[in-house]
Amino acid sequence: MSEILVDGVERTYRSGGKAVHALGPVSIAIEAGRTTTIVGPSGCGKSTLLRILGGLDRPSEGRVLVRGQPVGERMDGIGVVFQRDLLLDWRNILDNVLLPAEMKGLPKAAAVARARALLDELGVGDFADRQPWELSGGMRQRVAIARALLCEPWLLLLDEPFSALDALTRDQMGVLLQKVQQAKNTTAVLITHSIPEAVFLSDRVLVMSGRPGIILDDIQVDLPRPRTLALREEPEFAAYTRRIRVQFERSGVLTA
Ligand SMILES: Nc1ncnc2c1ncn2[C@@H]1O[C@H](COP(=O)(O)OP(=O)(O)OP(=O)(O)O)[C@@H](O)[C@H]1O
Repeated sequence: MSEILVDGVERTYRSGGKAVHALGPVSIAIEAGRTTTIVGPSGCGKSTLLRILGGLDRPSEGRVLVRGQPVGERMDGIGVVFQRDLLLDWRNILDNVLLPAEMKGLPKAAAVARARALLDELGVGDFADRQPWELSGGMRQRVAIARALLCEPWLLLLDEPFSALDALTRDQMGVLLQKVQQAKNTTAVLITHSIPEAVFLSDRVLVMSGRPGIILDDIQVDLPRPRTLALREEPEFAAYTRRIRVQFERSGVLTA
């Protein structure tokens, strides 16, 4: 059984008497324990699709089954990381990470121990007692990832989590994300605009068309793990990035 089954999903927004066909139809089966990445031009419906997968929005047509059940509005076991870290300025770093455990009413001592371990693993353990504004953008995003991982989600939804970061931090975050995702075999669905980032992090890349986004190409990335940054200079890595670029050129998203 697929972890997530997307069957004929479409989304049309209606605002001010106008209909905007944002997405689809899209049909995909997402497998457990793998990282599936969606790349596509701005406005093609990537975030819409991710929100529908997480039960945060409903399709206008089609259906989504999560572990065999229709997707619900309040699903358990999902961690979400957005482009903006959404840390709460009035809580220190540790308390920001603890938020999901508090909302679920989980025992505090165990949650604190896990939060501290995650912050250590992500290299920001020394900042647990600081306030968010005392951290750099990359450090804040690590905290947001720790918060998303606190309750050991089986599914991680990542909507352009690194796009606000500088190139070096972004590379480093990719390596970190791979490490934490592989350690727990978490299923991850990632959105990115970066073709190399998509190939580096993914087991599978879905290439989307312009709006309304449909899937133009479905690429299995058979590169060995764990992946190191040096892999990006190898010919087999370039073959994957080329395939995605060519898809975008063919569909007019990129011009050669
Ligand atoms: N709540 C909404 N109401 C009306 N239109 C919306 C709404 N949310 C998104 N849209 C429209 O749907 C389309 C797809 O939006 P979406 O945010 O899913 O795209 P995206 O691929 O994630 O874009 P980007 O890469 O720029 O973040 C866009 O044209 C957007 O304007």
